[in-house]
Amino acid sequence: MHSTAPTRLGAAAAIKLHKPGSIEDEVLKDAASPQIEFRNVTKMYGPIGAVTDFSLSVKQGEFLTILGPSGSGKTTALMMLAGFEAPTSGEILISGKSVTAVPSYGRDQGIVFQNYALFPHLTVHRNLEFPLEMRGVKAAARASLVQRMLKRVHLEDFGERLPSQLSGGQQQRVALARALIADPPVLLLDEPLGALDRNLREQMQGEIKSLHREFGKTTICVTHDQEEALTLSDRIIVMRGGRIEQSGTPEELYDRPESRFVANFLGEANLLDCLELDREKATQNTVSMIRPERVRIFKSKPTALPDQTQRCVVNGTVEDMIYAGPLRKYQVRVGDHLIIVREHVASGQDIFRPGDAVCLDWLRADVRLLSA
Ligand SMILES: Nc1ncnc2c1ncn2[C@@H]1O[C@H](COP(=O)(O)OP(=O)(O)OP(=O)(O)O)[C@@H](O)[C@H]1O
Repeated sequence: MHSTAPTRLGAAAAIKLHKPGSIEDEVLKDAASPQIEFRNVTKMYGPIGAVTDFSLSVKQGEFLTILGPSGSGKTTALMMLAGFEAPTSGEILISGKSVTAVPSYGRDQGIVFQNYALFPHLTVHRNLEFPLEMRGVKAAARASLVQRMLKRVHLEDFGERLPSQLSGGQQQRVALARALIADPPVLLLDEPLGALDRNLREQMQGEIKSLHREFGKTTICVTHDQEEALTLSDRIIVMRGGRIEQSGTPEELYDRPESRFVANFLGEANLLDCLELDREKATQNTVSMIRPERVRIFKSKPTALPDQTQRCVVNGTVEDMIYAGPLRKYQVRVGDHLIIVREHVASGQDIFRPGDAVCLDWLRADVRLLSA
């Protein structure tokens, strides 16, 4: 989801003819260097390493999500970037300059928290004016910017309400508007949709995506919600025990997880003790994984498939079947394994019930070998 919106560097980046060593060269060099950098950052709370030797570069305009289970260090990493926590060691740079010793208010970032953090005693209009006032924007300009921003988040008729007179989704739209209104180069989102119900979360994901496309802000989002991470991000880092377990695009992490931990954390995974099922691939330190949607289910062994030799075929017994809207999900017992199969519901398909004998098959190429 790289932004195509004009950025601060957009005009300069478009210049084609320029002298080497000119100002344009410097600007182009800046555009290529990371906007945010963590260099070997560690945060200790007493003996606890909340974040350990954390290094990360984020490009201008990138939407990066930090994903991980509770206690993995996501919030600590974000709080250090926001300037609310100081690293025990290492360095944090924004636009090439160290901000490790710069307090939060000096970092020019828009921040959105899960619990909105709007000023409860100020109207929506005043909430949006606040960051502009802090930056010395004149009253007339403030009023027009607030109006424009309220319109952008579809709340133009809500300016005089207090936050408590808005729904959760509306409050979060105000929080996003407030974070963006002063045009900070960096946007930090801490579980921004965590307090919303499922439908509203999906709607707001769309809203965040479109704001990111439009404003092109370098965005760091913290979440433990894998769906949110997959939907919103250009890149995801998965954290485990204060360290980065794997980093990549949503597709890379989903299709090519490197460890059991990442495979389990992003989507559903069948982890097979492949010594039985795929002998030639597995070793003692690996486990093989196949995603449920890559497994097919049949009444009996399919015959004469053109790619038969590239397939792994096993017999099993259905233990459970769940309808999940457009999907049907089976749990199939194969020896010691319970294999999950997910298929899109289509007309004319066989439907299997608990106790039915079935045959499963998958392409060997779809099996991933993971570190155990
Ligand atoms: N102020 C603190 N004092 C002591 N330990 C802390 C403090 N803040 C965080 N920790 C510890 O640091 C580790 C990482 O916490 P952190 O809040 O960054 O994790 P998280 O991944 O954001 O978790 P969650 O999703 O639950 O918010 C945890 O073990 C936590 O208990």
